[in-house]
Amino acid sequence: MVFKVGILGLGTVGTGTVQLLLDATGRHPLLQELEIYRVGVQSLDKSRAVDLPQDVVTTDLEAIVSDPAVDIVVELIGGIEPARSLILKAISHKKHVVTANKAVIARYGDEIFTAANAAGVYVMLEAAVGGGIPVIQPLKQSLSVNRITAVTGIVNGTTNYILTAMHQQGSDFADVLAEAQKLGYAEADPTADVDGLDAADKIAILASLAFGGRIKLQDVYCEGIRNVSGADIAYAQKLGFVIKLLAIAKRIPNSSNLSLRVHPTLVPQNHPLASINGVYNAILVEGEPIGQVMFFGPGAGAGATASAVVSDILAIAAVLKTGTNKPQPLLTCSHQDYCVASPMHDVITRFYARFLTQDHPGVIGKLGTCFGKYKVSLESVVQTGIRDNLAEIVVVTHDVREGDFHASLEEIRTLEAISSVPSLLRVL
Ligand SMILES: NC(=O)C1=CN([C@@H]2O[C@H](COP(=O)(O)OP(=O)(O)OC[C@H]3O[C@@H](n4cnc5c(N)ncnc54)[C@H](OP(=O)(O)O)[C@@H]3O)[C@@H](O)[C@H]2O)C=CC1
Ligand SMILES: N[C@@H](CC=O)C(=O)O
Ligand code: NA
Repeated sequence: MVFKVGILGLGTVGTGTVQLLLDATGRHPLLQELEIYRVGVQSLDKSRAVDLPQDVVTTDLEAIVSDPAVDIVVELIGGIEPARSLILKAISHKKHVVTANKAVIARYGDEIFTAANAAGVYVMLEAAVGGGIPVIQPLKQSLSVNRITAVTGIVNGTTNYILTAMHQQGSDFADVLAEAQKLGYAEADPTADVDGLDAADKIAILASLAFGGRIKLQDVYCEGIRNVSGADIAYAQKLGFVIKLLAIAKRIPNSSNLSLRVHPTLVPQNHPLASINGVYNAILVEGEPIGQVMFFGPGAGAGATASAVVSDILAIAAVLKTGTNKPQPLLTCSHQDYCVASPMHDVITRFYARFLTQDHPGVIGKLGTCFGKYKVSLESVVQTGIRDNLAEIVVVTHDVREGDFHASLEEIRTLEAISSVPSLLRVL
């Protein structure tokens, strides 16, 4: 049996996917039954790392998604449009779809999965989160009997590379970003990575699978790493933490609401996520009865991401081979309802805050009184240095309601002795 695959995009991931499909020996035998039928690109003049027959490569992507011969459409062009329209058109022509596009799924998953369910086709997206790391299928299948309580991930390789270099080399954000761009990790426009938007897309997808409901992307609080300074990295290290951009989806205890957020976080040095360095990703899943499981590996790159794309193609081919028309419940999306997200002011978390103050006696006492008034209990207070003739005081709180912490800060900012609050970060 031969299954015809139409691939949209021949960039980093498209090229890796074609290479894998053309090199089937020693891999799963079902790979021999996949044919690269068409590959859609933007420019026919670009030189390509893969050799494909001339009649296979085309700029007519609309023709691929509506061609009756195509069984599976693989969307690897990225961005919102024309990716979204091409996916929907493929579905309307009863094609199964594989995509690596977290941006489209996080924004239009609702529309896409509703259309796919109505058409009786599968939309698979293992590559969209954690690149080559198997995490989508494990959440859908191997962990599906668990009651998931939390998913906490380092899901953006670029920001993890930047933060790791800041820790290891003591460099500043802007210098490491320039280096990451030179090495090809960060995009020319690094906004989606650096401002946490890519991680927000990914945690929205993971939360939907883990908690069995649709997620509105605007419910995910999102804060990037632009304001993480060398001073904070140094203080974090002194206090026994590393700073990571975490994507968190957590069920609020005794409630059906979720806490959904992406922000730089002080992670205790002995936490399993603290040792995930460089461009690697890791996703820690907590549930009952499993306890903790962590998925670790390459979150991006041609080969790693292609591994996820091709395994999705294979999973669809395996079902098609059985000849059944009945949707396989472990491959489809069955969520109808939306999850409810708690507002950030109700989140319970620890905080790290750095203050620049007049170097007067009694300042720490005043800070303590103000915190106490708003039920903010302090775990540690450190005054180590003088910066710009001002005393630098760093505090780490115990768990506190975020709204209460901000109320205390508002009052602290009005104190005469307080010059500024240059940093405010959450602590895991
Ligand atoms: N790169 C990575 O490591 C990872 C990427 N992803 C996701 O995979 C997807 C692809 O990413 P990546 O391979 O890096 O992207 P690239 O930019 O390297 O490749 C995009 C490809 O799509 C083609 N393309 C773009 N727009 C159009 C259009 N309008 N019409 C026709 N063809 C078009 C381009 O054609 P041409 O070559 O002619 O310019 C190119 O071949 C994205 O959704 C990304 O988020 C997910 C995980 C990791
Ligand atoms: N830009 C992303 C690539 C994969 O999704 C990242 O840096 O992780
Ligand atoms: Na993955």
